[in-house]
Amino acid sequence: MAANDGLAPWPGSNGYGREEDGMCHDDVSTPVRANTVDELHSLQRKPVGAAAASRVDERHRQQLQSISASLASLTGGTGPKLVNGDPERKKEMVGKATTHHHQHLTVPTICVSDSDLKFTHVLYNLSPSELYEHAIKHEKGSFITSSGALATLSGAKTGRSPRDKRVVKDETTADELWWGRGSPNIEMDEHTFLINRERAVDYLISLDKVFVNDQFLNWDPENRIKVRIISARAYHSLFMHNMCIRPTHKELEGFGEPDFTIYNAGQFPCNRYTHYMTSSTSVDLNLKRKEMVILGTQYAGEMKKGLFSVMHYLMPQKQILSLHSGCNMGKDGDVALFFGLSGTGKTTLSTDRNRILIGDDEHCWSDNGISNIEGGCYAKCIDLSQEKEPDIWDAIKFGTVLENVVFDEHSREVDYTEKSVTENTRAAYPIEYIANAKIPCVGPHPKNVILLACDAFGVLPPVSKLSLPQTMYHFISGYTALVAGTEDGIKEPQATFSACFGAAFITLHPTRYAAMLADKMRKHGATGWLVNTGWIGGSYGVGERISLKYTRKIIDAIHSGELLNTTYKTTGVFGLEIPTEVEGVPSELLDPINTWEDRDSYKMTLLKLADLFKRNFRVFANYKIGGASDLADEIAAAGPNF
Ligand SMILES: Nc1ncnc2c1ncn2[C@@H]1O[C@H](COP(=O)(O)OP(=O)(O)OP(=O)(O)O)[C@@H](O)[C@H]1O
Ligand SMILES: O=C([O-])CC(=O)C(=O)O
Ligand SMILES: [Ca+2]
Ligand SMILES: [Mn+2]
Repeated sequence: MAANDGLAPWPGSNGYGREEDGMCHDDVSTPVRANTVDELHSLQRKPVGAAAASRVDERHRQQLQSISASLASLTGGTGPKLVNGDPERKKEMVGKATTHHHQHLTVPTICVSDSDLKFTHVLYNLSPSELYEHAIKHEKGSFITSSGALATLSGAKTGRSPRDKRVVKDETTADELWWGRGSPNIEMDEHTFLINRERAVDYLISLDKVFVNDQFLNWDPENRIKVRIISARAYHSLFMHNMCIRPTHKELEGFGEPDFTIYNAGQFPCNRYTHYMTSSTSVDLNLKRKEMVILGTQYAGEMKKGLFSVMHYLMPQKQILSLHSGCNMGKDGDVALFFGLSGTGKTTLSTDRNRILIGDDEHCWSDNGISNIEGGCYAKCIDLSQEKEPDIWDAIKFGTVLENVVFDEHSREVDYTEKSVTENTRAAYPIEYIANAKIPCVGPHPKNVILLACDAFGVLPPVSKLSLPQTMYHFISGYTALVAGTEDGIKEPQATFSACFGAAFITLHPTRYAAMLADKMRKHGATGWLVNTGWIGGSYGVGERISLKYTRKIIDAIHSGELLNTTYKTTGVFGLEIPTEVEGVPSELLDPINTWEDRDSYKMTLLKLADLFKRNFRVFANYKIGGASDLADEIAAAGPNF
């Protein structure tokens, strides 16, 4: 066969491999320096030098010791035998000189049970690439989508389980925490906590391998905490890798002992014969032991929000306010907070092309300003579109965890409109995946405090300017209304009131947070706003959700200061100040009464909602907000009047 036979060279070949003699040679490059396939494979991974290796060995030994202590049985006293590294790579390593990847930790113990005899492999702070491989190899339902994200399933639970979340009531927490009606803190005793802890620990060390993440929370260096997450799934490890702050190599070397530890045994149920248990799920917080145990739910949001509860306890002790809010900053340094219950727009509206993102969900407000608690964002994906939410769309790439989405089996193209697994589809990505994120995620004191409500009754105005007492009233109320159920047919909106826009996560009485917010807003001259991202032109079923385009225009006008200097009128019942004009928004939309065809029905619905507000606020009416009783009276008077 001649070289100039007119045929194109084979793909990947330059044609030079073909020689005049008509013989076909594989190639002409130098052969690989390996005699066996195993040797060839070992060339792929960069070896650690001998000096570095002994340093690494020593560090690994210390880490294993610390992790073994974390996983210690409280009845047995000593921790499990641990090995660093992937159990599957152990075989490859045998016979190799560099065995430091498999540093052992043998706890000196007299073996009394079979579990004392075995080793558990520890996969410590793995990279996203490594976690992808573990997930794809070992976790059913893990796939790489066409944009590179890791699609995964969270199992039977696709949202949090607030009714199964318990907090240990002991000498300190009994007086300090908010207990009783309306409180998210369902009590359990220390003994029951320890039973569940033992169950989780026994489950985890019975496995061949566990994942351990050592990371930080809070970008304010003076007030950050060290967290350790021990879990059984690569999905959970990658989720927390994305959501917590990722330590640098140097920070990890000096990490030491964690301030708080999560034992996530989510695949394993709790024992329903255990006192207090009402289902097979239990999420247990022990503030004294600084530990959280998860049994019977694999929904990763439990870990993120569990740690948020911890911050809601720790930060107020230092006069720092913890907030369920998004936060962004303009080019001139003007900071805005976005409060709101789930699905009202914190993530969507804080992620803004024209502004710098500080964080989408959890923040601290200290005397130094604002700091994000997390290192990542957790965006809702239902009906996500590239056109409407380009920055979130672009963040869904390699490294991002995509929970419970549906995709094309072949192309792996995600269909974001699909709700067949759940409506609560989510993407968790590191905050750097948003192009204009502020790193470190801190900013000055806020200028605007935006309260978001998705009002499916359609009676709250798209935007109102609030007085300080009104801001406090609406902050304590924490209102939103969603539509229950996804079946066809008209459904009644369901009003939800959740104190501080996050009653599921606060640990102290709501008025404690409200008092701090009032102080800080007054001190720093922040303006409060109420923005309805829900229905206009009628309630759910008649009207429609206000377009994101208009909401963004409203938010732009708040940021720019345009809305501070415009004309206002006051609405009846709620007494809200509403602007008569906002650039880019049809003026008739600004007063809901204009958009309802049936005015009587509008008035009836308005009164119905006002009544729900009133009834919800009764519980708080007798509380003095931060000692300032004048403010307490003003706040109580800032609600609806009818
Ligand atoms: N006018 C609007 N304003 C804001 N969001 C809108 C609007 N219309 C539709 N949406 C949709 O509503 C959802 C808002 O969800 P988002 O993720 O921002 O909630 P969140 O407040 O961050 O909740 P969570 O605390 O659960 O994360 C998004 O899916 C967004 O596309
Ligand atoms: O915590 C979650 O699962 C999602 C979330 O952000 C919220 O509900 O506020
Ligand atoms: Ca969010
Ligand atoms: Mn949230």
